[in-house]
Amino acid sequence: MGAIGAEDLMNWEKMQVMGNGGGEEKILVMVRLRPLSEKEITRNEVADWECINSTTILYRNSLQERSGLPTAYSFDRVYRGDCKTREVYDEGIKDIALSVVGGINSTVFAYGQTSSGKTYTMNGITEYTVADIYDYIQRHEERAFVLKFSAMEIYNEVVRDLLSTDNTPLRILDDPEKGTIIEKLTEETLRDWSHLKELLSICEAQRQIGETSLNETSSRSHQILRLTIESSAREFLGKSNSTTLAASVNLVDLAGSERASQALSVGQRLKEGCHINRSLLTLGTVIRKLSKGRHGHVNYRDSKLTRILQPALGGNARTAIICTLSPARSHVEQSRNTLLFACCAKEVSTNAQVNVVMSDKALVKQLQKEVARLESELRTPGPTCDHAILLRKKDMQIEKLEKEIRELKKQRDLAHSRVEDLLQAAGNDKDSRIHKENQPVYETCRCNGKSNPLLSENSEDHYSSDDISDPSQGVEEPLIGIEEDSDEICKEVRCIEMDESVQNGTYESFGQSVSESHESRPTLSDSVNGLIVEEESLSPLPRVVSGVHNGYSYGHPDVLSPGARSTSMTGSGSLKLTRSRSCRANFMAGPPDFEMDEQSESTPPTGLEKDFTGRPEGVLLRKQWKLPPVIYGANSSKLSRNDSLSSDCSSFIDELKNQNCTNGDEDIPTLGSFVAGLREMAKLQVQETVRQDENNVRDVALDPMHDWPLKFEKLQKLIIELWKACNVSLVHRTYFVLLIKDDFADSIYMEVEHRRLSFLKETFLMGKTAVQNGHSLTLGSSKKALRREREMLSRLMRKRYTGDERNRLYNEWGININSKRRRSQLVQLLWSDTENVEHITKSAAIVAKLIGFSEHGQAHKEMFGLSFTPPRTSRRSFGWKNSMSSLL
Ligand SMILES: Nc1ncnc2c1ncn2[C@@H]1O[C@H](COP(=O)(O)OP(=O)(O)OP(=O)(O)O)[C@@H](O)[C@H]1O
Repeated sequence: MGAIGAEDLMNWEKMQVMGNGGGEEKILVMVRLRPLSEKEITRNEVADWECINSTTILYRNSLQERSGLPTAYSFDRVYRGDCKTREVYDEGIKDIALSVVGGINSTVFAYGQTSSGKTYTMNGITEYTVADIYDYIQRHEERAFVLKFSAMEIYNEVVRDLLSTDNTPLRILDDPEKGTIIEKLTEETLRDWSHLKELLSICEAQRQIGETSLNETSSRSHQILRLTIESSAREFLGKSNSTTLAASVNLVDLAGSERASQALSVGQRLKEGCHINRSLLTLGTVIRKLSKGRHGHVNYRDSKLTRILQPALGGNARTAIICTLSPARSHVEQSRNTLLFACCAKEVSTNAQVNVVMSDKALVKQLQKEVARLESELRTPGPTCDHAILLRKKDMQIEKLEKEIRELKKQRDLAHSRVEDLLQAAGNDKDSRIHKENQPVYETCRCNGKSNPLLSENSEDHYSSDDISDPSQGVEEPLIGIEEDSDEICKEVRCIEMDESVQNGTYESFGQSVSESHESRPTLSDSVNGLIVEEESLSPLPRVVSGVHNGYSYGHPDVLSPGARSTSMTGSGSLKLTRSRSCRANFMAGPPDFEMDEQSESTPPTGLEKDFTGRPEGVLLRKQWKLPPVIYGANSSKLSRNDSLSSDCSSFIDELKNQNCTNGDEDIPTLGSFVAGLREMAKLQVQETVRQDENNVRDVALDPMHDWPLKFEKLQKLIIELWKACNVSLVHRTYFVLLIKDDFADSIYMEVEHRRLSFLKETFLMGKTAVQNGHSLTLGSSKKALRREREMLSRLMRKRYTGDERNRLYNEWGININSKRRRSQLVQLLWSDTENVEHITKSAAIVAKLIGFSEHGQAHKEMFGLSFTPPRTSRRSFGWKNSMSSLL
């Protein structure tokens, strides 16, 4: 009888104190070769197997060697026929079996063909295990132990209680808390070692009764002896805060595997036989499956044995398998099958945990202790704490704080721009009065649909008697769009005054004009026309540019790229502008009194363009987002009116209003909201650009206009792809395409759209949520919104196109005109091919038609304050606009 060494005890105690132990480990696989039996010797059997070292067993019979079959097999340990069971136990089994005293489940089972030595081995293992457990108990008087014993036999999928005379089969149940349990299984509390012996003899007697009744089929039943140990510290015994360790060790003597091997080799046929040992067959399958990794379903439930042993097979237990072999040549096939099983088993891992049973109070106490420990670790990170964990926590805190900082900066920037607007409004009014007295000025007045860019010597002339507020009285609101609340119907818009030097034909780069005329530095902000930021009131902006565009919150941590900086700056840099003025217009109230006259098309309204030499030809021959010359049921009368800026202005304004109003019935995103978002973003970018300029980081020698055509083409491609990737509204895409041209002056919008989308895509990729009008937006929700929008557009097909027009469209888009869902098929195709610019432009044309958006690129832009530069003297036709005019 073995005794537990002091070292072992320390290890087990450590496991208890630390509350760990076990963990993931491979099943321990040992092979035990028995000597030739008397019978075999009499039959002149030859021993063909030999253990050549402590881990390898070799098949010696070279005559019978068949190619393809291995001759050497290696395992954790192999034992020759003359070794003692004690050795087998001490060298591996003991460690696993005695894990049970540390609260870790364990299982030891013997596998092999009949008469290979399973029972011989397991008898010894059981004896040594129980003896060591008793020894351990005696050495640990400070702990109270409860030792229980049960025994069962499985034959032909019937589970019998070996401690009971009742032959009624036991049922296996799934308990939500305890897992798989065996109903009504007798569990005897052991008093002492002699009591166990007594119980074992009862088991043996029951087994023999069964054997008789089973008619020599004993080797075909599995016996499972189970010892369960519960232990708790004696001083806490019975108290509410006591903690108990509870675990079982299963000692399993399996049925002879020869039947199973037949089943494995013959397969389905054997299942039809009357002596199928389903448990052993399933055990083989489960082990094979587990040996290939824990992927997919493992069929534990296919047999009683695997159900009972499930924790031991890849679950919460430490497991050892002793495979027993007969060395006789006549059993070579069986032996090879056993070794095959052993090979699979050694690939299987289990994950044993300490099983702690705690009272609620003890649990709460332990959790409180854990919280306190973590808190103190955080406060005073000492050498004992886990630095990696601590670092992770700190990183998370930093990340959270950075996020908060970003959010606050965003809010601060918005507040700044608001204040700047207000300050500028006050300043402008004052300036304009002074300026007016001294000299006539040329102005481009943007009156948001109320007024046209015009040349005037007296800005007061722009205010009609219907104006709600007087500019001289101060505060102006930034122009947002047409569809504002009634309170905000009266909008103020910016006027840009041109410096005389520009009028006189001085064409300076922005950088030069800034450096030479510091007093007129607000010109850049003025030049963005409606995105005005008073230079004087600009505070240093954070390097993180963030804002809200169309409800999407965005931010980009980088400083603007040199390209972006120079682009936006030079976009206005072709003009030297002086202080802006503000004017007010009540474009909703009163009759529209401005004229979209031909002058605006053909003559410079500011006096600037007459001297503006224009861009190099190479730049003017820009890459275009060409729209194909297709007409989808266009209303020609409406077309001609809209296409000409010299046509009836009041109709134009009405129509524009209507676009935004009537859109509502189909839930179409309004042009106003689109423009507001775009402006807001561009404004922030311009602010950043101004700041960069103040820091003299701009390279004035570079003219970004030169490479703009190339850059436009690149950005256009990226934006189209990002629209698709971010499920951006088709209406938004259409507005963008129709309003934002390849004009260099629009470069800033291209830049900000690209940045916004890149940020959005990145947010989605990280599985994070963007914010839209205070509502969260995820990849999933954006997909849904896009689907809803397509449905809405599909409904509008009937409204906006006649039957003939629709049929023409179906034909063109390759859709069967008899198809039931042809409208939605068409809408699904829109914007689907990001590679094909013609497809994109056609898509935009159709969406524009569906939402009733008439194309007035420049006009819209100017009315909404999107233009960066004054209108050109000569309206060259290029880009989207020209083509679009033929579509609607
Ligand atoms: N290592 C060994 N050394 C000496 N004798 C052994 C050894 N292993 C087994 N034997 C003897 O071989 C015989 C068969 O052993 P055992 O009954 O343990 O086989 P088994 O695999 O349990 O068979 P079954 O599946 O039919 O129950 C027994 O007489 C046993 O004493």
